[in-house]
Amino acid sequence: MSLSSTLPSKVKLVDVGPRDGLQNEKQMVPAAVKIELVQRLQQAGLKEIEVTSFVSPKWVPQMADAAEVMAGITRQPGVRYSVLTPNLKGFEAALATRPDEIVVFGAASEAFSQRNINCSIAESIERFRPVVEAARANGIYVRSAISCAVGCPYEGEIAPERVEMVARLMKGIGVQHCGVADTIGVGTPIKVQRALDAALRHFAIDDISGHFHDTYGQALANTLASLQMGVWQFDTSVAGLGGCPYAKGATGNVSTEDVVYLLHGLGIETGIDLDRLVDAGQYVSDFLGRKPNSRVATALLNKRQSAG
Ligand SMILES: CC(C)(COP(=O)([O-])OP(=O)([O-])OC[C@H]1O[C@@H](n2cnc3c(N)ncnc32)[C@H](O)[C@@H]1OP(=O)([O-])[O-])[C@@H](O)C(=O)NCCC(=O)NCCSC(=O)C[C@@](C)(O)CC(=O)[O-]
Repeated sequence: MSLSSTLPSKVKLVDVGPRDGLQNEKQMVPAAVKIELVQRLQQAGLKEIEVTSFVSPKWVPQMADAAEVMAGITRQPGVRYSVLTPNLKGFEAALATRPDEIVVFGAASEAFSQRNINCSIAESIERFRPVVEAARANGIYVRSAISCAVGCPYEGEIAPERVEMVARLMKGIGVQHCGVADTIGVGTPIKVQRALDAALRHFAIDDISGHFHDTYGQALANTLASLQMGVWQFDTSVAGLGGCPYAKGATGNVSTEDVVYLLHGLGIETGIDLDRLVDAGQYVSDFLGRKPNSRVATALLNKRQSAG
């Protein structure tokens, strides 16, 4: 049996560049640049964009302009805009900006939960409970992210049972979608498949996504391993931007450009125009004063340059 006959025929990518990608940048990125990035991503064909997060500006100063960014984007029909909300305060501020989706973000590691959101896993679930209720009462779809699903910067390797437990708790409070996140990019295909399997005990395959950082260069292999399980939704970040302020040493998310190239090469539909995506990545990379962190973007930009 050929590989392609066993894979999903289409894939949805959520570009998390404006949020996960930029949250860790030291230099403040003006709201106008974030808004333009969202615009370019939707012009490239992205159908879901994680725009920003409504978190404490003392914890993540780069996201302090969340409301301004949400107010500034030009919404396109068929595109969904999501935001992170760690608690009711964040949700209430987000609600006024009309997100299509919110993300509650927990962790499979106690130590990471404490460092990232200042509470235990059990406390985080109790914080999320009223957020999920309020979101669903307002017709807003609720995604979750389970950070450190294979490894943690403070606790080391994480057992799939931890992922299973957090997925069960998330499901129990009414979360609709489970994002399995390799926050520090230590996963390899079998470990990632085990983490996904653990989440699949509580969420259907259509309600699961993979979120892979590329610290050890494994993210594309992990994406392929997930596709082989039938997972068809992934978070990716244009130009490979990213890194979590509470996961030191972890590099960016897998670049959207690299994943799109992989998917198109496998004959999988994404609806994304790779050339326009590369332009979007170059736009934000120029602002940040560096080259895109994407092998595919680099190759295509070099090709353009040599073609004159
Ligand atoms: C969760 C909290 C707020 C708890 O932080 P806390 O200090 O425990 O919260 P608190 O309730 O005690 O409030 C303390 C202060 O923060 C304010 N505050 C409280 N909540 C908010 C809010 N929502 N928006 C704005 N302000 C807020 C609150 O009003 C108060 O202000 P003060 O009276 O001192 O002036 C904090 O820990 C926080 O903001 N953490 C966010 C950390 C973060 O954003 N991390 C990155 C995102 S996760 C990630 O990147 C991983 C992911 C999702 O991509 C997947 C992966 O790869 O793993």
